[in-house]
Amino acid sequence: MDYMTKLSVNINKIATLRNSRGGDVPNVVQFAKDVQRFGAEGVTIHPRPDERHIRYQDARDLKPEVYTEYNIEGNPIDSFIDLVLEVKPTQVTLVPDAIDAITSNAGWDTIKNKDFLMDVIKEFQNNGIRTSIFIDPVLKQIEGAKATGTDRIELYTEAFAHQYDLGDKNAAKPYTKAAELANKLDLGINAGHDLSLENIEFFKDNISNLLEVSIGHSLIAESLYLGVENVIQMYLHKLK
Ligand SMILES: CC(=O)[C@@H](O)[C@H](O)COP(=O)(O)O
Ligand SMILES: NCC(=O)COP(=O)(O)O
Repeated sequence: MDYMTKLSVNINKIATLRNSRGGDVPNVVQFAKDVQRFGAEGVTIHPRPDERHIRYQDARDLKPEVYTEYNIEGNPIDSFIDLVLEVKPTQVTLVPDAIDAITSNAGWDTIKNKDFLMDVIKEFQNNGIRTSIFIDPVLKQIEGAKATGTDRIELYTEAFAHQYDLGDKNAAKPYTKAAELANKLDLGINAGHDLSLENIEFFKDNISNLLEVSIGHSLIAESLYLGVENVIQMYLHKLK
């Protein structure tokens, strides 16, 4: 049976915009409330150690307002683990980010990091937090993920998005195979990175039991493009 795929909106970019001017515009908590009101089924944040967009305090402030699925992503360094255990989101997604990465650019080596991942995952699960780990669509990494005890994996979709954009009809193939194995191993499947209005339908159609996608960068850019005409008309009207 195929499951519904939940849309979790990553609001990092809203914090980036806010931080560029100081102050509190746009307000990330209000934005999270609004995307849920508009139908989003989850809110994702990815606090980075330099807090250049979402800050640790935002993660706390969002907690009482996210009544859908609250997903916190990040590299499980000590301060991140403490934050997640304090906030207790619905789900934590572990991502092996380098400290200075502009954005996430690789999945876990689940074989090399098995013991570390097992320990961290157990701690989150013991605290009632569902776990997911960010991985490339590589079969031995999916098997490795299963061995860590994680509830879910998040397929890193940057390569798919790039190939699809180039017109590659096989762009989803490694992901389809990865999902088949994950389903066989009873691992839940999430996906994210560079998913967009252009590529999301094709991706979903090729993945069996895709439980959740988290989308930020394109969704915010698309919202700007789709909203700008309306806002310019509103300004022109006020300036008449
Ligand atoms: C894991 C992942 O793909 C996303 O969380 C993405 O990395 C967003 O993070 P940035 O907003 O910092 O690019
Ligand atoms: N987990 C992926 C995510 O939250 C958003 O990634 P992107 O859409 O900003 O590339």
